[in-house]
Amino acid sequence: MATKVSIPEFEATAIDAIPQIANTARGAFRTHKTKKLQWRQMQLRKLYWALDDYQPQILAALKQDLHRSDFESLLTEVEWLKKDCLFMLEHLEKYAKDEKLRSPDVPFTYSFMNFRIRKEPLGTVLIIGPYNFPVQLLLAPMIGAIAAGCTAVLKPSELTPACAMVVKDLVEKRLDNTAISVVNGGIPETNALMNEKWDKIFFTGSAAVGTIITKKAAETLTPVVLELGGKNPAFITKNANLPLAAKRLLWGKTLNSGQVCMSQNYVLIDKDLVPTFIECLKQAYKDMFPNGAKASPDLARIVNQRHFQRVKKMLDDTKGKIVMGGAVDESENYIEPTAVLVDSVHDSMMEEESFGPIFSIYPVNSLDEALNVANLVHRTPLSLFSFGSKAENQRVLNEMTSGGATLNDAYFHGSINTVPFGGVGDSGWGAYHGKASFDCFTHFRTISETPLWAEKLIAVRYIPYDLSKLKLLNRFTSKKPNFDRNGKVVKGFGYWASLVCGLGGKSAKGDDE
Ligand SMILES: NC(=O)C1=CN([C@@H]2O[C@H](COP(=O)(O)OP(=O)(O)OC[C@H]3O[C@@H](n4cnc5c(N)ncnc54)[C@H](O)[C@@H]3O)[C@@H](O)[C@H]2O)C=CC1
Ligand SMILES: CC1=C(/C=C/C(C)=C/C=C/C(C)=C/C=C/C=C(C)/C=C/C=C(C)/C=C/C=C(\C)C(=O)O)C(C)(C)CCC1
Repeated sequence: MATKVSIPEFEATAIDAIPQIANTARGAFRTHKTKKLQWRQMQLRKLYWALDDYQPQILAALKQDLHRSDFESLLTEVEWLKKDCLFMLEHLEKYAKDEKLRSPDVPFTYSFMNFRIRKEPLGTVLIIGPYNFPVQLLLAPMIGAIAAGCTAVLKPSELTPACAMVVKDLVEKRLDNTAISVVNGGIPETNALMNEKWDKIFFTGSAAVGTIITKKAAETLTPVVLELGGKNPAFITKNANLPLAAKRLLWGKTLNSGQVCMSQNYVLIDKDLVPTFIECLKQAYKDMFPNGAKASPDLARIVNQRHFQRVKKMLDDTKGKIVMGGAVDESENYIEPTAVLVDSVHDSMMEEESFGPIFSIYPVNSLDEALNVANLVHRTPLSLFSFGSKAENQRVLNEMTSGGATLNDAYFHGSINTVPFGGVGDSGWGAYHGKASFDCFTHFRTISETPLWAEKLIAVRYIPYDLSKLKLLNRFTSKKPNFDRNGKVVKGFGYWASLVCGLGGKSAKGDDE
């Protein structure tokens, strides 16, 4: 792990080179080579070994950019992506195969038309990444794009410059550069990329920039996947295991120093539990950081001064009481894992997205109140967490939506890479991971094939029309409802007899029949 590596200084891609980069990727798609399963498999295999070989550079870059521990970098980036490659390679043939459409999707009477779904790559896609998991959140969508047979241009975050340079080197040296390339830079380079025509844009980042990207994409009707943030609530009721809830939620705010878009922003807790919960949090903190968080070699730092100041401002502006942590050190962008007890939804700790190691605790009188507050703060967060009885957890799921949810833990729904992950409403559009990554870059093209011999059978459609023939056709192709005009399900002998005889149930018959 301690291999010495040298990472080149960050260098932005020349703006005037960007149209040609996009053009090359579009040209590669037009050769149709990326549609071949063999090309996709080869790229994924090469990526797997590239990740293995570049592990020292990736770990060093993450240390340089985010002060990340090797443990976290391996768990959430290198090993994560290698698993992604293997999972996709294992299932790719199955995903890419034409899907035959049968009854009930295609009525039996049309079965001779060989309805099927062909999985077509969308084309040339742009993938824009954020800074918090700078390798994973760029290459995981790329794995989906390659698997689907697309060509792609990647734009890493300029806030993690070492990672951006390592990813560029890896892609350029190990993958097919006519089809996959990396543009480095910030706003001007992203704007130049946005001036090109893409078949899909996959954006991970803030809602503000997501809005800019979506507006620009709308000009050319380019579909966009948005993986955005959210103000994610955690619910704790009297039926929760408090020590476990505290420990697991603290984990959610220590991984990558809480720079995790799906981690909790605030905890809604039964007011009687507050003192014990705070004690449990303090105990969990002591267990994780016996010498204090700052001395821990495992805690990442905030990515830069700007984000340090943003998180610090939330603490400076709060009217609440710091009940755990609270220390900051600007010289190393350090913010201690911090919990703040608040009493207003208008507190800075409730209104801003933390995206750091800090969160608030908001006491409530009941689960009713907790659900009201959560729906008021953010109706469609990226995730939510519920620590209660089975019935209470179910109620939280029923009465509040979110991109994903974890019961009795912090973001476990997003901690395995094979199940769909994405937001809802203003926390994101679209999903990826596992099969969803393949689907995300695939056009599901329905194809039917009318046999020449069937001409007589289907001649009913031609002018001049004949209503009696339509009635006959309907008898073969239309189903009768199993419900009456009051919405009541009609079962029993009368219903089945009506179906068999093709006359329709008495109570379900239409007026005009
Ligand atoms: N849902 C998800 O999977 C994730 C969401 N996020 C969200 O991302 C945010 C933090 O990430 P950041 O890197 O700060 O996001 P950001 O939105 O500032 O930047 C994301 C990307 O957009 C580019 N960009 C920035 N400003 C731009 C502009 N004006 N025009 C065009 N491009 C621009 C950046 O170069 C970067 O590549 C948080 O809000 C977090 O919740 C972060 C990680 C995962
Ligand atoms: C191995 C055996 C067993 C099972 C052991 C188990 C189940 C171990 C569990 C380990 C845990 C808790 C691992 C935690 C992993 C966390 C991960 C990978 C977190 C990832 C976070 C990411 C990628 C964050 C992304 C952030 C994003 C997208 C964002 O900002 O939005 C048995 C069953 C015990 C049997 C023996 C063997």
